[in-house]
Amino acid sequence: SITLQHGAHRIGNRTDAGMARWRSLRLGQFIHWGLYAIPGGEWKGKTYNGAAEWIRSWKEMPQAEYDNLYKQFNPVNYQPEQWALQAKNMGAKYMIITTKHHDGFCLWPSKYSRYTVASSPWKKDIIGPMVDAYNKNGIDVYLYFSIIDWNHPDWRASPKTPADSIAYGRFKVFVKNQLQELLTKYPTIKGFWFDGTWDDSWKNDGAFSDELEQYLQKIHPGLIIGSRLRADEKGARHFDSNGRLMGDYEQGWERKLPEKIADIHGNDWEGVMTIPENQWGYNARWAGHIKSANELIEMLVKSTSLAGNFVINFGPKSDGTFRTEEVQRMQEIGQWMKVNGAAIYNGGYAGFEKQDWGYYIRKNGTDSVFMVVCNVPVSGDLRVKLPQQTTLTHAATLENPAQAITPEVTGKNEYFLRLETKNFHTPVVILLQTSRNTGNDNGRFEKAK
Ligand SMILES: Cc1ccc([C@@H]2N[C@@H](C)[C@@H](O)[C@H]2O)cc1
Repeated sequence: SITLQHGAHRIGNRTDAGMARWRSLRLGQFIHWGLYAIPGGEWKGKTYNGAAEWIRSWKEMPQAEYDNLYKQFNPVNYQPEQWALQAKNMGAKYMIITTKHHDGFCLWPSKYSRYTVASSPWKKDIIGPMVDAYNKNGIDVYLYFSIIDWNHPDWRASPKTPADSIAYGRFKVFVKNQLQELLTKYPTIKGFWFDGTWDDSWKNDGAFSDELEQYLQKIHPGLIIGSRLRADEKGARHFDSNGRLMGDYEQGWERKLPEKIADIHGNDWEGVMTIPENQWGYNARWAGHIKSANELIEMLVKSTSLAGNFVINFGPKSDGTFRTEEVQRMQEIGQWMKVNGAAIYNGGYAGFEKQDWGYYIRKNGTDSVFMVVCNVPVSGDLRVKLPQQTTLTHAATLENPAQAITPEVTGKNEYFLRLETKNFHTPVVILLQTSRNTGNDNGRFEKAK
């Protein structure tokens, strides 16, 4: 390995209580809300085919017209308590809110910018009441912050001239000031979710991103910050030039998930997912494949089974309400989580051989392993192959009342479980009690016929 000043400063996952809490939460809610919700993917009768929150970059959108949308920002139906309650009912344990997206519009009254809610008809702080409402409902809050700021005169994607470098130097001070301001105004937040860090200006200044992260940790020890913030002095991002993760968890899983445990290289990680194929901000027209609650539940289960967190994104409308499809997803997911949340919260990698019927999730630190069945085989036989020296001592469904299951034992640490019902509408969860180093199941279950 090479010597790095601004590479990873820690090898391996964080072991403190704050990170253990993050790891136990598993299900998060992402909210993308800002001026882009006003056009909602359309402008003057034309449809923008990109992601709605990127409409400012569309050639059909005059940038000055977009930048003046703040004069229309007035979410009269914004009710943060209602937002927090519906997130709680969905079973989300943390929430990530866009304080400032790439367009530079601030949802809090920053004293370092005039391009904020304070200049809008709404006038009031959006972020504060939201943090309070979510915290009151037992939900941790993380602040999304875009380094890219298309509105700020000193932002540079790649400084070319000495004048550019001076301007960008001012911009870095502005970024540091805004982040310090956010930590001071909202001291209960648990971390930042950085984005917009792919441009040369940022990539080629690993020292600044390293110093910035340390500055933030000094103000608020224990902040949780993913791998998207930093670059090392060679311009490497997420993983430094020695392949070490920079940040507290791998933050590259955006609209995609790891397939197998080897893909996560033992790192904490988080996947963030849109319900449509690729829309983060509100888009009036949801085209393409819209994920069902069952698809989203399976992604959550898959993420948990691979020891990662899963965050589902919602894009509220400009008036502060949520579209019907998003309310429906939160309700359906919440109904499943009410019955099966025990398999998700504090869940992690089980270490069992994956089977086609679905996923194993181990309750962290225990011999309790959940089977989440997503695909019932036509045979109806759910195969369970346990590692050597591990035996199955009990099996029952998680529903209420629990349906005990007597597995068929083949004797080679292999069992077949059958469920009474075969018509499922959502994934079914079976709780397995296992024991290790016992060698045999002491005749608990009848031998295979
Ligand atoms: C190429 C690209 C740039 C930025 C993004 C932003 N990251 C997501 C979390 C959203 O904020 C999206 O606008 C997505 C794709």
